Amino acid sequence: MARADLLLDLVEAERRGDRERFKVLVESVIAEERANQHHLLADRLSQLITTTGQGPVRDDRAAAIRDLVHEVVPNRRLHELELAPVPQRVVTELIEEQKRAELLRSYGIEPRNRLLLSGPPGNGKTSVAEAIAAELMLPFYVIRYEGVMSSFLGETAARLDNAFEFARTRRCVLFFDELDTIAKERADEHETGEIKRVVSTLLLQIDRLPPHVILVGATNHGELLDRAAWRRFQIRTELGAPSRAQATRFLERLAERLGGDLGFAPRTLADKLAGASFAELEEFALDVRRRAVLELPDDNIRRIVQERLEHRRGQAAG
Ligand SMILES: Nc1ncnc2c1ncn2[C@@H]1O[C@H](COP(=O)(O)OP(=O)(O)OP(=O)(O)O)[C@@H](O)[C@H]1O
Repeated sequence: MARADLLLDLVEAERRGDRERFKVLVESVIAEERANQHHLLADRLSQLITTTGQGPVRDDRAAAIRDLVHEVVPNRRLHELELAPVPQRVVTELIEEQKRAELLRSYGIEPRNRLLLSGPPGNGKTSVAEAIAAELMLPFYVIRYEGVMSSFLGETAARLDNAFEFARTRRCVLFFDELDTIAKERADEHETGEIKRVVSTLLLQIDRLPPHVILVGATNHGELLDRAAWRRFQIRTELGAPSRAQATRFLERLAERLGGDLGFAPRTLADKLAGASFAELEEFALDVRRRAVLELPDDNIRRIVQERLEHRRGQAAG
């Protein structure tokens, strides 16, 4: 938002006594100042809106946040990933909307900021979230469930609140892997009151999330996800196992990157490894190259691949 508009909105919110709107606007100022490396000012403003006149912010707050949110340096780029046309398009659109948020805002429209990725393990959910952070040059924060989940009644919801409060004043990508662990369907009769409270907190926080925080949720079990949580995501897309063509391209790129052949033409190997995830294909190729480098000259590589394929078949059968 342009500075003049922001100031006007701030004064207007204050005049109307709209505390919620006022806080959202100050949070966007904080995020902007942080992005401009004005950390002292950002921290001071953050303290002013998070303390409610009941005393200073506790010194151990930063340490507590570290238990809830883990910062990962985002290295993966979007062009390095092999994505089907639909996920490729929606993720590219989200990035563009965020990059050109000012233009959208000048038309009174906010960029989208809530993306749900579903699909079987090892097909790029974490990688896509990380690539979004890298493309937008934003910090990448991963929720740590071991820190958020507490056995004390009511504590999990409070910790979740804290994690969101932390993220709200930063331009960042906030990543919830295995979202279904905390956003389980509330209608499930086996679920306790506690999980219902946690899901309600999550929904409330998602609703209050400013557009400069990009929320990415990932789940292997979309069907287990609370429907209201599922609906909160403006973009929902599936990252499935690779098709034959995708697996072939991925193996071609891997062979090039690993600087050696993989025993078979990528297309043949893709057929032999049909059904494998991207992560499994990558692990297979790395394993073959590792043995090839350490053990044998390249002309015996096919034997290594055959052994590995038999081992894989044995594991699948067992
Ligand atoms: N679509 C893809 N394109 C390129 N590489 C991929 C892709 N998907 C997965 N990989 C490779 O597999 C590894 C594991 O993938 P990633 O952690 O992103 O999967 P995930 O879907 O988040 O899995 P999980 O559900 O187990 O968390 C990545 O580090 C990456 O090297």
